[in-house]
Amino acid sequence: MTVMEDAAPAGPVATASRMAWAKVNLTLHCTGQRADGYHLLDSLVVRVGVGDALHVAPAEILTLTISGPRAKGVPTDARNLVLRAAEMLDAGAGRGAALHLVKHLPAAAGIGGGSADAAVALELLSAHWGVPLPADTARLGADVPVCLTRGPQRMQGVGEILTPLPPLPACHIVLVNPGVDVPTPAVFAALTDKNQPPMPDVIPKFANFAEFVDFLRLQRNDLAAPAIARAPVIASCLEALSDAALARMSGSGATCFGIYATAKEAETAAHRITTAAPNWWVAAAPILVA
Ligand SMILES: C[C@@](CO)(OP(=O)(O)O)[C@H](O)COP(=O)(O)OP(=O)(O)OC[C@H]1O[C@@H](n2ccc(N)nc2=O)[C@H](O)[C@@H]1O
Ligand SMILES: Nc1ncnc2c1ncn2[C@@H]1O[C@H](COP(=O)(O)OP(=O)(O)O)[C@@H](O)[C@H]1O
Repeated sequence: MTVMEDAAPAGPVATASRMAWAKVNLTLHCTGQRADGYHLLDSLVVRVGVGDALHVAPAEILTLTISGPRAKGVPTDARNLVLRAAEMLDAGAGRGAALHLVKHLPAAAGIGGGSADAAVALELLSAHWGVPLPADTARLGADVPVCLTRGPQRMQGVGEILTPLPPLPACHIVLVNPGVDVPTPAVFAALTDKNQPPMPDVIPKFANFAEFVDFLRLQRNDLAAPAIARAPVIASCLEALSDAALARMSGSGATCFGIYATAKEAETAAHRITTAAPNWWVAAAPILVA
């Protein structure tokens, strides 16, 4: 299922709308830890064609409403990353806007839903209010800088060092989330070896799907083992994706992904998994390869 642009809600007419595409860590190597506890990462990050939608309309005061199939449990108050992004951009000036978020992505799932929402809030409100984007968007969350980009990126540091990668071969992904909560800080804390090898210095340009998958097979997600220890159902998600060219966990979990060469293979796998596990969240989408 590729989520198409959602219609704006009843109420003020939206003047701008944007999709907040999910992010997927195709690799996630933990290469060290800073004195403040944050972990140094080396990750190949892509965006995929399934996401939330954010609408903005003119208003005197700043408000946020939320709807959509995954709205339940997402905070509507100042904890919401959309409002935190708006407040960061507004910097106390008291500007208004009516924001409406349509949630399709599961929260706290390792696919950066909140971070992607924050990034599109920054982009939409920067245009709406005519103010520049702030420099230090990582203050909103380590994944926010990468969510301000679109094509494949190598993400290093704690998330703030981004190197755009050449276009990837066309490929499709199936995301599977079993509905368990695996908080990011707890998964990092349970990682015993925090000094693991990075990806190769140079990430090659891949001539075709097979070359790309061969490269990914040699990489890792270092958070998978601690996440599976906390939530063994993650291993069942990976098992469900065993017909993929490659199946791994994204971020700190619990969402797992499988990579497929064609949209048809991905749709077929997504249908099979949904039938077998109707309570899991499952989505098939293209990887945004450029
Ligand atoms: C692990 C990653 C990989 O892309 O993805 P998710 O699993 O969250 O999707 C990210 O680094 C998460 O980014 P994000 O969720 O924005 O992180 P933040 O809000 O800044 O931090 C949440 C918590 O994660 C831990 N954290 C996060 C980033 C990092 N480089 N080192 C860390 O140790 C810290 O315990 C921090 O308190
Ligand atoms: N707009 C939002 N959408 C989802 N979660 C949000 C949002 N704003 C704040 N949160 C909170 O942020 C946390 C991380 O959410 P999210 O970015 O979706 O996950 P992850 O960091 O695993 O990729 C959740 O615990 C959630 O309560």
